[in-house]
Amino acid sequence: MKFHEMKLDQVEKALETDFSSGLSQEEVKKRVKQHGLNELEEGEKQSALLLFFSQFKDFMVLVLLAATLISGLLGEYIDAIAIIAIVIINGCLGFYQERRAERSLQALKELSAPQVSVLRDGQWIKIPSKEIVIGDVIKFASGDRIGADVRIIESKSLEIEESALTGESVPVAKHIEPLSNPNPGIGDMENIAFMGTMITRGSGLGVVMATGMKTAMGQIADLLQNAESQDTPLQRRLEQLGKILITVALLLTVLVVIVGVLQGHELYEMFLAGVSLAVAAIPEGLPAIVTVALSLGVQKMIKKNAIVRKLPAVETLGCASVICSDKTGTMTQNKMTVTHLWSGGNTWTVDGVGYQPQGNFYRDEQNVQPRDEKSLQQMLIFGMLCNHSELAMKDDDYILDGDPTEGALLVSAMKAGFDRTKLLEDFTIVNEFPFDSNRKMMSIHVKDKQERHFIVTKGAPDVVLGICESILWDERTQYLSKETQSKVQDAINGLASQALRTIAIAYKPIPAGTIILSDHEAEKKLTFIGVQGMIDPPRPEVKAAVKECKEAGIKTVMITGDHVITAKAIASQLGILTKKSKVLEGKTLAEMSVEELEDVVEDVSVFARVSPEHKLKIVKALQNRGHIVAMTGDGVNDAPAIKAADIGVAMGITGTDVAKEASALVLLDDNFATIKAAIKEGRNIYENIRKFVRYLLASNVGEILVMLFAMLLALPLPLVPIQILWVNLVTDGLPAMALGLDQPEENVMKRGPRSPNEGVFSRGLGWKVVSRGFLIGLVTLLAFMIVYHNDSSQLPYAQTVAFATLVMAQLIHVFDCRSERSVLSRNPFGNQYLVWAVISSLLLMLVAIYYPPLQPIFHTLPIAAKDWLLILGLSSVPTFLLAGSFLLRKTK
Ligand SMILES: Nc1ncnc2c1ncn2[C@@H]1O[C@H](COP(=O)(O)OP(=O)(O)OP(=O)(O)O)[C@@H](O)[C@H]1O
Ligand SMILES: [Ca+2]
Repeated sequence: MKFHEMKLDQVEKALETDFSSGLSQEEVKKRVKQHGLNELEEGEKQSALLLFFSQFKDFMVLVLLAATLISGLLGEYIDAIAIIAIVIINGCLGFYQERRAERSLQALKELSAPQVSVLRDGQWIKIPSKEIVIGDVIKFASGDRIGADVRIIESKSLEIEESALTGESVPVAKHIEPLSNPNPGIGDMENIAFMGTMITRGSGLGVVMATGMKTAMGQIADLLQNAESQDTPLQRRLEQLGKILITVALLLTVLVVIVGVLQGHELYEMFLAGVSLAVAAIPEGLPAIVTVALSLGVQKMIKKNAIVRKLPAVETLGCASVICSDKTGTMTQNKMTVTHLWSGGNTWTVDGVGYQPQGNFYRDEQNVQPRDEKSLQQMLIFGMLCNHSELAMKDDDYILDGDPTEGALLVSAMKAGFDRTKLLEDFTIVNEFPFDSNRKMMSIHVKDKQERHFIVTKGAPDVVLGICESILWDERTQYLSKETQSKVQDAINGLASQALRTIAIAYKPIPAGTIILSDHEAEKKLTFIGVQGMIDPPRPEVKAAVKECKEAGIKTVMITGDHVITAKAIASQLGILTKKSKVLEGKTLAEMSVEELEDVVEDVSVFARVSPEHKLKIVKALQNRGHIVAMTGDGVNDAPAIKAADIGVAMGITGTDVAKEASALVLLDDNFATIKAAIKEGRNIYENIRKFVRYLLASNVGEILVMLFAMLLALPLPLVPIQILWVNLVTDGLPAMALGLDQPEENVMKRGPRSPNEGVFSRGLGWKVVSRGFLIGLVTLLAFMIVYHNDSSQLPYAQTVAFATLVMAQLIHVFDCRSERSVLSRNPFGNQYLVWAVISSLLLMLVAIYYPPLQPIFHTLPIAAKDWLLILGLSSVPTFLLAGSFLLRKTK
């Protein structure tokens, strides 16, 4: 017999598990050994060896190796060996960096891998989905993606969308009864939930019957999606730029070689110089360094609780001009405490701290016994029954497991001395219609000991009021007149204007034996009992974050399912709602077209009582106005908006798998301030990439120009090929990487977002590259000429001086690259990575000059002290000349 044909007790036996306590840890260990981890085999990963060799497959490196071979054949063994050594050192550096980048991206994937609630040793715990074993009892709810193939053992309005397996996108209702058909198709297995399928509604429990490659998903290996390309726009732009630069560099190199030969240099000498120069001039490694910088940035973001799921988002973050954020839990703490209760014209207050279930009730500031107040008592009991949250003790502190809104209702009832376990002796829950953000309510069907049946509904008061036809007033059920309705409405608004979140309780008796199948049928013609109002304090850091965003040209928009007045009150406290901005209600939003919304959207900073579906409209309207939109969400219905946003943001704690899958960024702490931190980091990463692009390109321009000028002036080669290679492949690299790790300038969050269409060379970068590069070339040539002019018999000495000047000029210039403004505007030693990188590069240069065994290889001679003055003087010119001009401009 197969699992879908078995009754539940048979399934339990067959899988050797226990539905009430799950598997034990020892048993789990055994089963992992037996069946392996719950993983689908992925395609081949690139091996380390392959990655290592790929460092050498660059076209220019191959040319270089060919050139080496030629020089080797011509008997220039030392050159040949040295060049190969340099190429290998360069390859190792590249290998190390890329491998690190790859590892961190891999780790990232694991961090955002789905977690599953599983019952082990009688406790519900969260584990990564790959640790599930056969026989595990797992819990799932709307928005989860199922982690293995399971036989369903409990279903509350459970519906699952199985398009990943069947292609059918209409959700299938699932139940626990055995099927009679021994061989149903996948789409007909109504008591099985398959790996990779998604819960669209309800919740349930299941027992794992297959894992990993044994699951239905594992058997259709084709379905495993290939990872989409993760190149960022900047990476693509740099790749294009690289192609242009290659052409330009090659042309210039050919020019240098031709002029050199015409001026009487030997062809062989010019050939090797030309190849070295080409290697030097072409920023082939740039895209790789960019990847490394992006992955380092991603790691920094993780430390700030933001996980980037799509690499291009790192860049887009820097362009964000609007953040649309949920209120509850993102801007507020999601630690709710009931403080006010209202029923039939009476208002009670409760005191107490957090989730501690102790507190007193007051009416008109008089202490009262809640058990003497009938309607209050009713509201508390029903609030406790319509509730899934659990309160537990941990280290003398109460912690809540479940929805905080329900937690508040649980605690308010406990303060009145009610106990759920005891209540459940008197009441039996027959059926449940779970909460969803569209209906904004949930209901249960209960019966008491006398076999009286009720529907109890709790939800947003304005919505619940709309489906009530009577109300409990003065302990009697009365017709809900227009007049009474407006009294209730006033009471609700009164609570909401104190920034309280409100939940209404209503009920209706139903005849015993009625079976109510749909929420629609249950949630009508109810009797309104009352409202509980709870505080949900804003997160302390949000106000400052909103302000910082404003200064950075980023608008914050609150989108909430909560009541308009509550939303308004909190938005004003946080500085989101100002005198100029407006509030738009979900009802109005629903009737507007995207075009109509576009006309007003710039002025709206709070959307209240909205359904998740409306979020998409908001994203579209903002995008049509030219905004780059970050949009948060957590539920299944949020996924389309998250996907459509330029930066989709999902909640790490409360977010569903579906929302996370759609997102580009996951907030580990569900905190609005984390979005701000990520944007800041995103801006910084982009600026840092600009910094080293600027540094490397200016260096290259300098190198080409010094050779070109020398050839045009009929001078000997100012740099020996091996020196050019040493500069480019070794001493340049470390400072460039360190720039990638630079701290943000103080003004990153004081200026507007950058345009996403901005080119690599915008904002003066092109000019900076050319001007600094030109000057670096010029001073290197000058140093060479001055020394060569003094004693033209000592060509290698003049070349050594030129080599030192070039390196020094670059190592000074690297500090200039830290700022958009001037080298003088920042503390040059602020970036300690850079300080160490510059020191190492300096040592690498000194070793090449002063270490006797290396001197013949690098064609160097020890430089005399007096010439260092010349070198230092000249090499600081490119940076300080222009810094000086900047100062002049500023003082004018
Ligand atoms: N567990 C629940 N049971 C019954 N009603 C609920 C529950 N949770 C929320 N509500 C009601 O439904 C309304 C909408 O909830 P929803 O989850 O869509 O948004 P929210 O939590 O208020 O705010 P946000 O959209 O900022 O997260 C709430 O304002 C509340 O009145
Ligand atoms: Ca170079």
